[in-house]
Amino acid sequence: MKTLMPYFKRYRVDIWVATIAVLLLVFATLWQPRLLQTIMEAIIKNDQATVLREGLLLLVLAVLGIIGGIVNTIYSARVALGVATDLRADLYAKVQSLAYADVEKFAPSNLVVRMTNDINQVQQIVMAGFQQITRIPLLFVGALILAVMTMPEQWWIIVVMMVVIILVTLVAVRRMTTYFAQTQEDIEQVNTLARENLMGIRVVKSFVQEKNEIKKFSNASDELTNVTAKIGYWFAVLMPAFFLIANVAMGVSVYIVGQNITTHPSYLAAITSFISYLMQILFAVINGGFLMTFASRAVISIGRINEVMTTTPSMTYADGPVEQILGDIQFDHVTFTYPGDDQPTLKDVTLTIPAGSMLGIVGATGSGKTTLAQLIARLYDPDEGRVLIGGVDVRELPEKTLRKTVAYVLQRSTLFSGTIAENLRQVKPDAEAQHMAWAADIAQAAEFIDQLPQTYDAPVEERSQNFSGGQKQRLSITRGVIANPEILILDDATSALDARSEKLVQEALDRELKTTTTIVIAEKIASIIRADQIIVLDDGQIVGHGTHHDLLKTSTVYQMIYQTQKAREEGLND
Ligand SMILES: Nc1ncnc2c1ncn2[C@@H]1O[C@H](COP(=O)(O)OP(=O)(O)OP(=O)(O)O)[C@@H](O)[C@H]1O
Repeated sequence: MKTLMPYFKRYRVDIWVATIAVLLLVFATLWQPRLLQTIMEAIIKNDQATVLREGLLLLVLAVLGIIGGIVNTIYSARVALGVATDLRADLYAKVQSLAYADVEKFAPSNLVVRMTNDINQVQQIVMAGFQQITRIPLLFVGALILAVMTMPEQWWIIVVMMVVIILVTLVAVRRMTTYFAQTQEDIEQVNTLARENLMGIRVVKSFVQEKNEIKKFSNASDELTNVTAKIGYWFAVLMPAFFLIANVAMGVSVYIVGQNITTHPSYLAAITSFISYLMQILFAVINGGFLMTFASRAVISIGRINEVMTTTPSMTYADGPVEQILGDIQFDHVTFTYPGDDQPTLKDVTLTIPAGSMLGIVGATGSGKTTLAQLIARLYDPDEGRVLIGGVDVRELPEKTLRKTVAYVLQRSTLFSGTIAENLRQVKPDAEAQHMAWAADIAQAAEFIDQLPQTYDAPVEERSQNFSGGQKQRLSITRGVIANPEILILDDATSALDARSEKLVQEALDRELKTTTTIVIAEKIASIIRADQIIVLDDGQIVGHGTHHDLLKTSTVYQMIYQTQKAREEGLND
């Protein structure tokens, strides 16, 4: 609740209107049986004038009640929608402020459920809350007092009915709370499976894995259905149970009145009013039960939202203006272990990369090449040692300075849905046509962008599926170079390019980004052969260092990689 309080403040006026409307509704609801009783007494006494007067009043009250109900629903919905929208925006902003490692720890699909399903739960409870939170206790207490006032000798029927109903409700709520928690977990599981399957649909299809995937998905989906069905069963049993209890209570009171009707004829009018109040008490309890189950579900959701909101980003940035810094990089005895791993992925790496030079990184899969690059972009911080850019520890650089200085192009490039121009403007907001053309020329992307009917305004669909692997990589390189960064990291970023295009990209980079420090991670030695220095990584350590020619003499690992690739190429040429 503490989490939601600040959000309610913004909707003070709407909350007041909703509350006043509910008071009107409660007043009208409680007064109607009283009026009905007066009318019935007047009918018995054949007092037409009273029947007419009180009948009109009853009509007015009914209309007021309806107006109160409608206004309350509209304003409760306004508060609920507003709170949910604001909370979603803040949660999204919070997720953006988290470090890469924090997002990985939560898992992206889990965060998606929190931003959608959990926020919906909050919206529902806020809506139900403003409709019911004042209505239930007022109706309950009001109807109870008026029922006792109407037939004081039958107070015990109400007490017995209440005790039984409350006991049944408590048992149901306890069971359902466990099922609600389970539902959230199952929704997450279904989401994760659906996301993985759809993102990897090509792999699924090419390995004819549809049946396995369907089985995995239906298992998770069945689990969710089972839990949801259990909640449904409880609701299905609860309603008839409540009505059975109320009907028994009414039956008993009618029986007692029937026994005494000859001595107390006024009981005939009173019993209708009494039964109405009994029903109002019952509805107050039923709604209270619903509100409690909703609330127990929402409490779990609020807890999950709060968990994200109160996460302190594991990485903070120094304050300060955006600065122009040099692109020289230093690794000073850097050791790094992934969160949760017990073995370091990088071990005591020391390396100097002068500004404007090119570094090539080779090594077996899993040797730590990407990890090393990620430390330059400060996606993670080292456990020991320092990474310096322009002589400054990256931990002391303002985020904007770092992002402006380092451009990181990945093998599996992520382009955002929108247009090509919008993707490029994410990196350089003031990018004009000539800047885009310049960058696209370097990345050898201009040739296909110019063929598109809308050129740079061509749409990029979700997951950029309207472009081929090679086109996606070229667009990513375009985005990487457009702001002319001091440091450019190409992490296997040309793997989908043919040899000719890759060579043209390399030549353009040398020609156009002369002062940029370029770090190229590549499987193929041909991609880094011209680098000023090359490092060979093995199990997180630098096991070879020098130019291509140095390494051919000094590094057995490098020689092996080179010979294998050469033999493969010769084999292909034969
Ligand atoms: N987010 C992560 N959490 C835990 N371990 C990770 C994570 N990312 C990578 N690793 C592990 O760290 C090691 C190095 O991974 P890294 O991606 O740096 O290797 P790489 O040399 O770039 O491999 P490749 O050539 O296959 O891309 C691997 O053993 C990998 O399993």
